[in-house]
Amino acid sequence: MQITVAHASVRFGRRIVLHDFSAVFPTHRVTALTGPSGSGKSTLLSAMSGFTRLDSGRIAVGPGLDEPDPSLVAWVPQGSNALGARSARENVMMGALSRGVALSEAARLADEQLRILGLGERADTAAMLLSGGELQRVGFARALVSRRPIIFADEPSASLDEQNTKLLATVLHDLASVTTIVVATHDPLLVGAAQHQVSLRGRGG
Ligand SMILES: Nc1ncnc2c1ncn2[C@@H]1O[C@H](COP(=O)(O)OP(=O)(O)OP(=O)(O)O)[C@@H](O)[C@H]1O
Repeated sequence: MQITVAHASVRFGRRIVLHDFSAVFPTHRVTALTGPSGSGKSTLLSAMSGFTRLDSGRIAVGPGLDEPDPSLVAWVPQGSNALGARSARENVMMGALSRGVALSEAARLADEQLRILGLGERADTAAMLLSGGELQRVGFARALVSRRPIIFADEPSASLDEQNTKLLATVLHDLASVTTIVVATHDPLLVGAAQHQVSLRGRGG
């Protein structure tokens, strides 16, 4: 689902975070959303998911050029919000269960997605025993089985070392054609893995 941002402005009190900012986030691509700290990356993701209101401009989603809708978006958490005592499979299943899939089908989808992301052997392992990189992939797997048309990941490499960031870059590259993915990141490895880049300049977009 393509997201088109046209002349978007957001201010918090007197602080202008986005000013007359326009960009396209193409469908079925990984887009790296880059820009200095405080340039408004998280604010833009929030606006594109319908949580933050624009002061002016417009965001249009999908072929119908609809308003942003939070139900279209799966968020990959920064670090992890996995339930530690639950297995990787159970954590991923939650993404499928959230759209009303039956328990057995959710387990099948979770196993399939874990396998695709190289975690087939870890499906039964409690999340608290997984590494940072594995947990990050669990987060992506859960977002993917939710089958929402848009995935947003805000600084997904923040808590990862270089080796796990490389893994994540590989995962992102392989996910490219599945859905529309936007990754807010400073990380050159993740920027390199994306097929498209949108940059915020800072001090007002
Ligand atoms: N709800 C809010 N109320 C007031 N100010 C806000 C709010 N949300 C964000 N800001 C401010 O807007 C600016 C942009 O923040 P944002 O988190 O979007 O930037 P970012 O590019 O994601 O930064 P980082 O890379 O450091 O995460 C910051 O100065 C921040 O303090």
